Amino acid sequence: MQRTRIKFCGFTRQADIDMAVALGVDALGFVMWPKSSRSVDIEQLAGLSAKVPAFVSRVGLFVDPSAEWVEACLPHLDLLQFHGDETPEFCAGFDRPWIKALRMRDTIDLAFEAERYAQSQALLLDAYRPGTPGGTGESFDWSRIPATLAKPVILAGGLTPENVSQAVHQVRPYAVDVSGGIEASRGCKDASRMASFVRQVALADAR
Ligand SMILES: O=C(O)c1ccccc1N[C@@H]1O[C@H](COP(=O)(O)O)[C@@H](O)[C@H]1O
Repeated sequence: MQRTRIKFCGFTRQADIDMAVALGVDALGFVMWPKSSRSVDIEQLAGLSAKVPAFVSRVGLFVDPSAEWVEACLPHLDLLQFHGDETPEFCAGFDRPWIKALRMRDTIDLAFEAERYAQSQALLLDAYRPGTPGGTGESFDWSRIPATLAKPVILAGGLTPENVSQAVHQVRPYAVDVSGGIEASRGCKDASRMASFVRQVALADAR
């Protein structure tokens, strides 16, 4: 049996981070894509990430960034998450481990993508909505995920305390990633939904 890792994404407030850490969440995501209403600037990133304790990963989320922007954020991050059309060469060009987010459009060939992004630590699978790079709050048909893939799967897209137990039971991903499903409003987390999400993942793991 393997414990399903949990990443909560889109933090903008210290109190929400404190709660996530207390709940035992494995990774905290900071949206470094300025067009998102959940984004933080580099001063906020520095302040928030400095208080994250040991053994909790600080993940920076990027959408087709410049190399200079990633480099500027790097001192405050443990892992990079790329959500745009970044090439494998670009993703691998920084001194950090990284994961590649893939949106589940009808034509996607996951075996091919797993080979293409072989240097990634994992593939994050998200719902596809044309013109939006992610964070839509929408889920996709989990049965489209092959039972075996060359890279660990991080399941994302429309996960909530209400559906995550079924998602974990069905997909058995390496990790789950959630943003909107644990929010009270855009960028502000809901403490009871965070706690409920963590509980539901643990229950699914024990099933
Ligand atoms: O959250 C954002 O604003 C965002 C913007 C651009 C790309 C990805 C974004 N979020 C990530 O999308 C998935 C799914 O989010 P949700 O749970 O459906 O709201 C997740 O990895 C977020 O971190």
